Amino acid sequence: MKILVLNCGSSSVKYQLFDMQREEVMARGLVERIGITGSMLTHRPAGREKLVRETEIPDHKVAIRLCLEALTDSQWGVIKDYKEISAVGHRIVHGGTFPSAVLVNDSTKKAIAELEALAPLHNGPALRGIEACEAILPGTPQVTVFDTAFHQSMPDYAYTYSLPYELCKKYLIRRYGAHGTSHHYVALRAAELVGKPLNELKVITCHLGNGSSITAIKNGKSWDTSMGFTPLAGLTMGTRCGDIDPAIVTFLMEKEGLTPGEMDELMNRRSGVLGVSGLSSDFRDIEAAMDEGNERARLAWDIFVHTAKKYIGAYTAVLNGLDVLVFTAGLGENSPRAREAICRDMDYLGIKIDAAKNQVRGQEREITAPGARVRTFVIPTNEELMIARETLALL
Ligand SMILES: Nc1ncnc2c1ncn2[C@@H]1O[C@H](COP(=O)(O)OP(=O)(O)O)[C@@H](O)[C@H]1O
Ligand SMILES: CC(=O)OP(=O)(O)O
Ligand SMILES: [Mg+2]
Repeated sequence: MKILVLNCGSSSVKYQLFDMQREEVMARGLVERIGITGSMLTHRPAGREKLVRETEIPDHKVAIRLCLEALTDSQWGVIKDYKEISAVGHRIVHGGTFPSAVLVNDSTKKAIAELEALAPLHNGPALRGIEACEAILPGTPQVTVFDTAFHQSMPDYAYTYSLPYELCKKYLIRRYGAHGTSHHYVALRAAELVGKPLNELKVITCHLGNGSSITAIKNGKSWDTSMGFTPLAGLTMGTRCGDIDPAIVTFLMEKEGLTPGEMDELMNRRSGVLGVSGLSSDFRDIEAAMDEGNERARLAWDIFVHTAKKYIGAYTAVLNGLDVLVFTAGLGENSPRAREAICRDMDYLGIKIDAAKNQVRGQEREITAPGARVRTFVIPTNEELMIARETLALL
C-alpha cells in the first residue's frame, strides 16, 4: 500500500511517498524558500540522484503542484498513475482540540478552514493540498494529522491564559502549541538512543526552522510548549515576532491606524528575523550577512539565540532537571552555529556540547561533550513518517 504525505510548512512543502509494507520511502522531496528569491525544489526518488530545480516558487499552491508533478515525472517519477496511491496524509498545524487524526470529509475541512485565522501561514496552504489531492485522486481517502494533538496533554496551568476565565471558555482561548508531531517523533527517537522509555526521561525538544518552538516533555507527555493560542507565540521566527509585550499590539494599532487584520499580517509576515534584519527570513541568509558584518542580521540572530536559551532555562526549571536536549528542523539540524550559540554558557544546567561532534548537518548524532550531565542530540525530524503511520492506522 502506497501512502503519500504532504507537509505544508510556513516556508516549505515537504512530501514523502511511502510503501507501507516495509515503511520504505519511494520518493521524498522538498520545496523550500517559498516566496523568496532562490526558492528550490529537490526531488529524491529512492536510490537515485536528486533532481534540483531552482526557480521562483511564489506560493504554496504552485509548490504543491510541483511536488505532485514530480511523483509522476517521466524521467524522475516513481509512479505511473496517481491511482497507485491508496491514501494521503496531511499535516495540519492548527487542529484546535482535535485529540487525534481524522479522515477528511466536509466537516473536517470546515473545521480546518475555521481555524485558518489561528494559523494564517499554515491551515490555508494545507487546505490547498487537500483540494489538490481531491482533484487528482478523487475518492482516495485523505487523513489529517494535527500538530496540536500531542500538546493536548498539557496540564491546565500550562495551557490556561490569565485572562477573564469566561472569555477564554467562550472563545476556546488557550495554549494549543504546534509542531507536536515533530516534538513527539524526536523525543521518542532520543529515548531509543538513550536506551530508556520516554516516560522515564526529562526532555526538551527544540524544533528550530522557519517556525520554531521548544517543548518540555515529562512522563512521555508534552508538559509545556512555547507556541500558544497560535503559532505566533514563543521564539523569534523567520517572519513571526514570537513573544512580545501584548500592550504593543494595541499601541501600534492606534499609532499606525492598523486594522486587526493588518496588525496580524505585521506580526506574522513582517516581523521576526525578517523584520529585525530587514534582509531575509531565511537563517542561511542571516548567517551569511553576519559574516559580512551586517549589524542588523547580528541583532536578529542574537535575539533568536537569547529567546531559545530562555525557554531551555525555563523548561529545565519546570521539569526540575533535564536528561536530554534535542535539536531538530531546518536550522536545528543544519546549523552548528545555532546549536553552539544556544548551548554556550549553559554548563550550570549540565548542558555542554562537543565542538567537533557539533559539526553535523542533517544527520542523527549525539553531540554531548565528555562529562556533561545532559545528553544533547541532533535528530532529523520525520513528521511525514509519523503522519503516514497515523494515516494507515485510520484506514
Ligand atoms: N544549512 C543550513 N544552515 C542554516 N540554516 C538552514 C540550513 N538549512 C535550512 N536552514 C534554515 O531552516 C529554515 C527552514 O526550516 P524548515 O524546518 O525546513 O522550515 P518550515 O518551518 O517551513 O517547515 C530556514 O530558515 C533555513 O534557513
Ligand atoms: C507551526 C509552524 O510554524 O510550522 P512550520 O515551522 O513548519 O512553518
Ligand atoms: Mg516545518
